[in-house]
Parts: sequence; structure tokens; C-alpha cells
Amino acid sequence: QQSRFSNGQRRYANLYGYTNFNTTGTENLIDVVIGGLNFLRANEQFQENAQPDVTPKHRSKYDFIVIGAGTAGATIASRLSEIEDVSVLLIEAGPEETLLMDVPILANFLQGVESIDWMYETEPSEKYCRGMKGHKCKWPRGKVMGGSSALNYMIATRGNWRDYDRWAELGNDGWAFKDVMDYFKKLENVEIPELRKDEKHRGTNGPVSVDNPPFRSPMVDAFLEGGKELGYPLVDYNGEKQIGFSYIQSTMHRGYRMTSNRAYLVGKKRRNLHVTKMSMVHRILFDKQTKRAIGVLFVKNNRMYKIYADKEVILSAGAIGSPQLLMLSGIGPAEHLRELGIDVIRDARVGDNLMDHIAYGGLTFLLDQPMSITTFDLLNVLKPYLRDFLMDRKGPATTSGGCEGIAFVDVDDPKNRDGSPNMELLTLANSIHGIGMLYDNFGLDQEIRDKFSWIQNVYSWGVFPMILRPKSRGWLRLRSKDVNVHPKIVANYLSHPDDVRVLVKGIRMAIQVANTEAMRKMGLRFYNRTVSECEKYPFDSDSYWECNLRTETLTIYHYSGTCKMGPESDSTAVVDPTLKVIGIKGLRVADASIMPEIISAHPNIPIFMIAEKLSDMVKREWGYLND
Ligand SMILES: Cc1cc2nc3c(=O)[nH]c(=O)nc-3n(C[C@H](O)[C@H](O)[C@H](O)COP(=O)(O)OP(=O)(O)OC[C@H]3O[C@@H](n4cnc5c(N)ncnc54)[C@H](O)[C@@H]3O)c2cc1C
Repeated sequence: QQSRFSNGQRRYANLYGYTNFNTTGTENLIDVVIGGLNFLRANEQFQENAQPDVTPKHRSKYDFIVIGAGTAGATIASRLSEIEDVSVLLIEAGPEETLLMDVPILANFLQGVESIDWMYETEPSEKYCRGMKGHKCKWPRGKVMGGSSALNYMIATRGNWRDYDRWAELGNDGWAFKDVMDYFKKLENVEIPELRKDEKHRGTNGPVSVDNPPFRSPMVDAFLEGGKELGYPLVDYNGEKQIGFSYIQSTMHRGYRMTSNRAYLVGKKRRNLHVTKMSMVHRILFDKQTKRAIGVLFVKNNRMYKIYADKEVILSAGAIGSPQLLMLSGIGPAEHLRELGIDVIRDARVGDNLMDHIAYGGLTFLLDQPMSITTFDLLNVLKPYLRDFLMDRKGPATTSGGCEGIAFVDVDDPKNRDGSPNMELLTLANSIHGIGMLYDNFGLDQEIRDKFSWIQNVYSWGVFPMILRPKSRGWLRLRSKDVNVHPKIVANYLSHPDDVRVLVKGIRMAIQVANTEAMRKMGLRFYNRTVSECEKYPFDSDSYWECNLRTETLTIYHYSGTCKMGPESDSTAVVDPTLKVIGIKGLRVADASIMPEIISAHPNIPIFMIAEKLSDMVKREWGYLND
């Protein structure tokens, strides 16, 4: 390999820089074996510290029953069981988390694993996901302790303060930014040294560690430089202002993923908390006279259990599981429930207001230097990358599934530095076409595979323009009375023309960043080929990009809003601002589904916030918390 290009510019020898590695292949191999054994031991220890799987006795009683051990549910069960004389049962459909899931780069490999992913799919559409098999978008969702926080890409963002003020404006008292700010601080332990000093905005004592991944590829540095060239500041997007460029902050601790399970449950020994795993809740039980939730029915190892709640049932099964369970239990659009022969307990707009963030996935740039994180380099034990993770928790395997840089911008007002961004640019240390797993994860069709999969054998870079405040809304409904049958999901992406408009601007902005001097210096070349359907449009015309957008429409997995929070006067609201199901006693919903409007960011941290706030509301109401 030559160390310089013909124009005299220095050439990267590998992801670490211009010089050769300072360990030999044999040394790496020996360390991989030693590190691998240590890793197995660490996993054993992790399992020993995990919550034991306790099967409750049929017809037993707890004060609180929490359904779903995801981002929200694990947090709530942990916070409520802090009160020693309160008993809590947490019910999770999936198994325990393993340490392998917590290797950050492996995020790409967890989707489609049947034992831990619900593997939902949207209904076919001619308007979006046209480049996916059957024109369906794949929707992964965690089915494991930690829920989707165990499958996600770990990107830690809070959103903009205006998002929460907007929730309050919609009639949700107590949810303005000034009301939720303390919960954002309570949940986190920011480990980035320069941000720990920002006591006004950041938390340093919470259970959820937030850190920059220890490794940065040369491309992310160039991306940030490119941002500066365009006049953007480098920001702590979880601090005072969101608009600007940044390395991503991740839910990560010392190079490992930080799930809700790890943050709130692992290592906690509490006699008053029982966790039952591999337990599928079929429905919530009601006293139909009083309209009070009295317990749940779940199935574990083919046995049915009815368990009762003295105080409350809290539903945290996520944006798909929660509306599904409400509808199966008789709370939902009355006509729809009657069609399926379900007794209606309450007519409510459950399953409407389905929101998600989508991005355009096809922006691919080729590189002449080994500057992207590729599977072939990572798995090559003669290179030190695997060794560096196993021995030191360092190197490219610590990146959040390969995501590295983030920019929050307002494409309608690019000079705006202090507003609410409407676009995120998320960079990858590779491109969607360069990672074999992503073809399967997104279900890309044969034409895309035939045209682009050669890129897996070279180096490339990619950026996802992601719309932050989409106006399109979808819905979901039951297909069957059986909880094991996935609901029917209509994503309805790009149905609002404004979403197309904003995303097309986002695509152009992403290309603009890639054209900066800082990026061009890296030898980036735009790979401007497209699927046959879009070839008929002139390159860079609006219709060209719209066609591409409707083809490689990527979910960024932020399904939300399906049990909308709102005041009782809002006929579309399912839960009130205390997250109680309107018209029902003893039942609350707390997870991604309650968001009345999707926040301008990745939602994992906001859902932790929702769970922290809910826990305090419940404690206060039952007299366990006096402010
Ligand atoms: C692949 C992927 C990547 C993502 N990347 C990011 C990211 O980088 N940053 C970010 O902020 N967000 C990301 N997200 C989104 C974020 O992780 C989720 O929005 C968040 O975890 C949802 O939390 P939740 O509590 O609403 O639901 P979940 O965490 O999904 O929890 C729901 C839990 O309920 C359980 N459950 C459901 N139904 C039943 C039932 N009938 N019986 C028993 N248990 C049940 C599920 O198994 C699950 O454990 C990503 C999501 C995915 C899937």
C-alpha cells in the first residue's frame, strides 16, 4: 500500500491513521483469544447480576404490575420498587439481555433475530419503501429485557425544549420543558468530561450513562470540520442549543451499550420486585362494572396466569405493543373492536396518530482510503480492531452501530442557529450499501442488491437526512384477537407533501456538507447511480429525489404516538397528562406511545424521562413522595 497519492497527499493506512498498526497479526490473534475468554466470563457475571426470572403464583397479587421491560417499563419497575413496602411485578415477553447485545457495533446484527426482535412489518405501499421486498418497511422492536434500548443505535438525544413546551400547549399540564428538565438530569450520568461541568443542563448522578463512543473515524472529524466551514457551531445538542454539528452522544458506559435493564435493574437486589421473563401478556383484566383495571392475564411456558394488581397496572409495551394490548382488552375504536368480537370497555382512538422519523437511505459516497468501518476489516483478527475492543473496550467496535456524527439544522432557514431544527443529518462510518447486514435489516430488494452490493467490498461513507417533525400520520389496528398475531401497521409515510419537501432539502444539504473542502480532502466521491424507476428524472431535480426517497425510505425506528396523551377535552387523546387511560381506573400507559407529537430527536432518552416522571407521579399519588 502506498502512503501517498500521486498528488502527494498522505494516504490513510487504516482507520487509526497514516502509519501501520503497532501490533502484529499474531499478537492480535493471541489477544483476541484471551479477550474472548474474558468476554465470556464477563457475560457470566452479567447474567448472575441480572434480575432472576420469577414466575408468580397463579392468582397472586402485587401492588403494581408493569407490562414490558423496555426503556420505560424497566425504569418504572425499578423506581416503584425503591419503596420497600410496595410490591411490583414486571412482565416481559422476551429473554434476558446478554453482553453480546451490548457490543455497540453489533447493533446491526440484532435485528431479525427472532428470539429478541418482534420483527414487525408495515402494510405494502406504492408511496414509500418501494425499494424494499414486497414494498413493506421492516419495523424491528426489542423483545428482550431492556426492550428496544437493547437493540437500538444508542444515540442519546433529548430533543428541543420547544417540543415539550408544545406538549404543554396542547393541554398537557406538567410537560413543558421547565417541568421535565429535572428528569432529563435525574436519569443521566454524562461521562463526557467537558459536559459534566454544565450543571445547568446535564446530570451526573443518574443511572443512564451517556458518553461519546471512544472511537472516531477520520470521516466524522471531517464532517464536523465541514459543518464549521458552512458556519455551524459545534454544540452539545443536549445542552442549551440544539442547532449545530456534533459527535454523537451515546447511551454507553466504558464501550458497552447501556440499556434500561442494565441502568435500572441489573445488580439490584429487591425482595419486593419480581420479574417474569418469556411471559406474554394477552390482556388486561377489568372489573367491568367499575371500569377498573384489576390485573393481567399472561402466558408463560404454555401456562396461563392471572395476576392481580391492588393499586395499578402500568402498560409499557411500546408504541405497537401498548395499543395492541389496549385494543385486545377492549379499549380502542369501538367499531373496530366489535368487528373482531371484542367487548368494548371504552371507545378511544387507540392506534391512531402513529408517527415515525424517516430518512433517505441512498446517499453513498465512495472512498479510496480505508476510512470506513467494514465487516471484513472488523472480523479480520489479524488487524487489531477486534482485539482493541476485547482487550481495551476501544476501537471501531465501540461506535454506535457505526453511527458517528450528527447535525441538527433548519433546512427552511439555514442561517437559524437558535430555533427548532427540522432536519437531522446522521453520518455512518460506512454507507447503507456498504454493509451487508443492512440489506437484510431494511429488506432491500433484488434490484438494489444487484446494483449496489459490490460496495460492500470497497470503502464508502453515508449520511442519512432524517426529518424531525413529520406531518404525515399513520395508524395501526388489530388483525386478530390473538396477541401473537402482529397488528396491521399503516405507516403512511410521505403522505404530507411538506415531508417530501423538507426531506428533499435535507438531501441537498447533506450533499452540500459532503462538498465542503474538509470533506473533499478525504477524497469523497458521490456515487450517483439510482434504481431504474428513478432514472427517468433529471439528476438533482425534485422529482428525482422524491422518487429516490419513496424507494429507499428508511425508518429510524421511532414509532410513537399511538396512545396519545392529551386533556380529556381532546377526543383523540387516550391518556390524560397523568398518563391515566381516560375513562378507566387503575391503568396508565407510559412509553413511546403517549407522545402527542414526536420530538425532534431520537426518543430513547425522552422515554426514560417519561418513565422517571410517571414514577414520581405514581409515588406521589399513593403517598410515597412528599415534595
Ligand atoms: C433498531 C432500533 C434502533 C433505534 N435507535 C435508536 C437510537 O439510536 N436512539 C434513540 O433514542 N432511539 C432509538 N430507537 C428507538 C428507541 O429505542 C425506542 O423508541 C425506545 O426504546 C422505546 O421504548 P418503549 O419503552 O416505548 O418500548 P420498548 O423499549 O420497545 O419496550 C416495550 C417492551 O414491552 C415488551 N412487550 C411488548 N408486548 C408485550 C406483551 N404482550 N407481553 C409482555 N411484554 C411485552 C417488549 O418485549 C419490550 O421489551 C431505536 C429503536 C430500534 C428498534
